[in-house]
Amino acid sequence: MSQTDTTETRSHTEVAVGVLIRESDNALLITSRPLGKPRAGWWEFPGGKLEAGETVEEALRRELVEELGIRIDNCIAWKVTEHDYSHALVRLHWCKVTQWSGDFEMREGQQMSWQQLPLTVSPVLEGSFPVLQWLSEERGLSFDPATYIQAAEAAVK
Ligand SMILES: Nc1nc2c([nH]c(=O)n2[C@@H]2O[C@H](COP(=O)(O)OP(=O)(O)OP(=O)(O)O)[C@@H](O)[C@H]2O)c(=O)[nH]1
Repeated sequence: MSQTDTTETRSHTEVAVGVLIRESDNALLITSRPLGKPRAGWWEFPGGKLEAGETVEEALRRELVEELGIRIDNCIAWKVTEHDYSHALVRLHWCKVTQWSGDFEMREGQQMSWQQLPLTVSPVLEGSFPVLQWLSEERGLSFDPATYIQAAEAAVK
C-alpha cells in the first residue's frame, strides 16, 4: 500500500477550535499546549477533540470551561480545515467567539496571550496557519507564512 493509500484510510480526529476575539482591540487569544500532550509548549487556538455524541459547539463549550474556566455566549461556525500530523489526521472546526463570561484560569498549566497579527509567540501548530492567513486577509494585513514555517521546522528537529 502506498503512503497516499495509508493516509486516505486513516480516520479523522474531529477538533473544535475557538477563535476568541477581544472586542476592545480585536486581539486573538492564543494558548500554549500543556505538558504531556503532543507538541507541548507550542501555541494554538484553544479547543480540543469532540467526545462521542457531541456537536462542535458543545465540545468547544466544554473544552473552554475545562481549559480556561470561561463560558462562551456565542459560537459562530466559520471554517473547517484538515491537517495530517504524524500523530493524528485532524479535522479542525473553527468557530469565532466574541462573547464570554468568567475570569480566565489556566486550568491545565498552560499560558495564554492576547495577540495581534502577525503573532509574536512561537512555534505555532501548523494546522493553524490557514486560519492565520484568513484572519490576516480579513484585517487587510499581509500574511507571510515563512516565519511561522521556519519556527515550526526548527522546533520539530
Ligand atoms: N486546540 C487546537 N488544536 C489544534 C490547533 N491546530 C491544530 O492543528 N490542532 C490539532 O488538533 C488536535 C487537538 O487535540 P488536543 O490534544 O488539543 O485535544 P484535547 O484537549 O481534547 O486532548 P486530549 O483529549 O488528548 O487531552 C491536536 O492534534 C492538535 O495538533 C489549534 O489551533 N487548536
